[in-house]
Parts: sequence; structure tokens; C-alpha cells
Amino acid sequence: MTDILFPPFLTIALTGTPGTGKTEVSKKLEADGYRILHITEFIKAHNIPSERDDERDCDVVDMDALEEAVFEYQQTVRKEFNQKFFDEGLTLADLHKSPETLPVLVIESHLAHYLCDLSVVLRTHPYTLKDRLNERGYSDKKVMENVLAESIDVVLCDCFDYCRRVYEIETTNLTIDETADCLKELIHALYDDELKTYEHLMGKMDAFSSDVAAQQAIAAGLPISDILETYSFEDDGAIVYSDNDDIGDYAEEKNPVLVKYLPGKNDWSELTE
Ligand SMILES: Nc1ncnc2c1ncn2[C@@H]1O[C@H](COP(=O)(O)OP(=O)(O)OP(=O)(O)O)[C@@H](O)[C@H]1O
Repeated sequence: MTDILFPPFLTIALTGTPGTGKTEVSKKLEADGYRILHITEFIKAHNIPSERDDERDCDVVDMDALEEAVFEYQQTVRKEFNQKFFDEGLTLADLHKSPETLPVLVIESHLAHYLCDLSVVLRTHPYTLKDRLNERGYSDKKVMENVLAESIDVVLCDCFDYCRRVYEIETTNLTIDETADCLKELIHALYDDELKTYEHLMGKMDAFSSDVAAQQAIAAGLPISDILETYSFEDDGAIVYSDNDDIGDYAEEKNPVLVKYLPGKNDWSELTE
């Protein structure tokens, strides 16, 4: 089995300040058959090293070890899905039929956004959050620390630092069931988006497989998704237009034939002299 035969697999972080409902909401989704990874349980089950921070009354986990273990887990889940896709003869049209046929893993934790590049942040009004955390029996200090973090968007800001795409669900006036429904809708929409990009890339790959200019550009390190137009010239090389501003230097280093800037477009290719 090679990856190319299979649909893209999407990993989504479900994150938020403690008390915003990540655990409860993800359990609803899990009961419906969605693939969920609960990081707190995962850390225990895999003996990921952590140190106690008594002052902040919490455990601080070794993020490098966690990242590595989660990556391996993701690969396993992905392979299991691919096997199912293959064994059951599924097609792209089947993916939304049930949570089991949707190639999505949701990672649930206030650390999840450090592990994925797509995150959904659950938000709760600080007053409501304060009540919930008090009910949990947290110390006043711990309650205030979390309420303050929610008030000044600590998790959201972190998500913008670590993730390519960030979504928020405002849950203050929603029940857990309503939040779960909202999250499901978002997951399916995000997957549709992923699939469209994938189909677009597959189309491009087909078109580029016999395109000498595109092959040169890809060999020089330009991602397929960044290629806009290509022109080949029989003996004289190729012109490749890209909207990627950053790739020029790298490409020039690898293949000097391919780089020249034209006003209005990044033409990082040119005829051989
Ligand atoms: N939308 C909601 N409406 C009412 N109660 C909620 C809602 N979301 C969560 N709760 C309640 O708030 C408490 C905290 O929820 P939960 O444990 O799911 O939060 P969490 O974000 O997973 O916290 P942690 O990060 O500490 O695990 C629970 O008692 C839960 O029942």
C-alpha cells in the first residue's frame, strides 16, 4: 500500500483553557465513533516523563517525548484507516458516511495545539469558567490563573503561534451536546476542505507527471501546491511560475537554471544561457 492511493488523513487539536469542556465534548464524539486521542490518558499509558510543578499545582510533561509518541500513534491510526479503506473498498464518496469512515483524528488536550497545525479552541466566558473550576474544588489561585488565562486569550494566542489554521467555538451558552454537534459540523467541513485541496493536488500531479518544467521545479524543491504555470522549451529549460516568495533562494541553490524574478510574478526559472 502506498499513501498516494489513500485519502488525506486530518489531525485536529481540540484545545482550550481547563474547564472549557474538551473532555466532555470529546467523549460525546468518541461515543459516536470518532477517533479521539485523550492526551492526559495517553501520557499515563505511555509513561511519558513529566515533572511536578508544586507552585503551579500541575504536572509539566516532556513535550519532545510526547510529540514523538503522538506522531507514532498518528501513523498507526492512519495505517489502520488505510487498511480499512482498502479492505472495505471505500471511495472518496464514502468518507462522510460515518465517523469511522472519516479519516480524522481529534487530539483532546490543552496541549493539543502544540502537536497539530489545525486547532479548534473551546471558549467559555470567564465568569462561567470560574464557577465550573470552583465546583471542581480547585484552589483559588488555580481558579484565578485559569480564569485570567481565558480572559486574555492565552490558548488562542498560542494556537496562532503554533498552528496554520485556528477555529473557535464559543460554548458559554451551549450545552455539551450542542457544542459536540457544532464540533462535528466543523470537523466534516474541515475535512471537505482538506479533500478539495487533495483532489486539486492530485489533478496537478497528473498534469505535471509528463511536464518537464514541473518535474524540474519539483526536483528543485518547489512544493506542487505552489506551482501556478509552467512552460517548457525543448532544449533550453523551463519557466515555472509560483506564488511562493520564499522558495527562490533554495531553488536557486539546488538548480541555478530555474531562477529569475519577473515583476508581478515569481518566475524562479529561466531559459538556460
Ligand atoms: N457547555 C457546557 N455546559 C455546561 N457544563 C459544561 C460545559 N462544558 C463543560 N461543562 C462542565 O464543566 C466541567 C469541565 O469540563 P471538562 O472536564 O470537559 O473540561 P476540560 O476542558 O476537559 O478541562 P481539563 O482541561 O481540565 O480536562 C465539567 O463538569 C463539565 O460537565
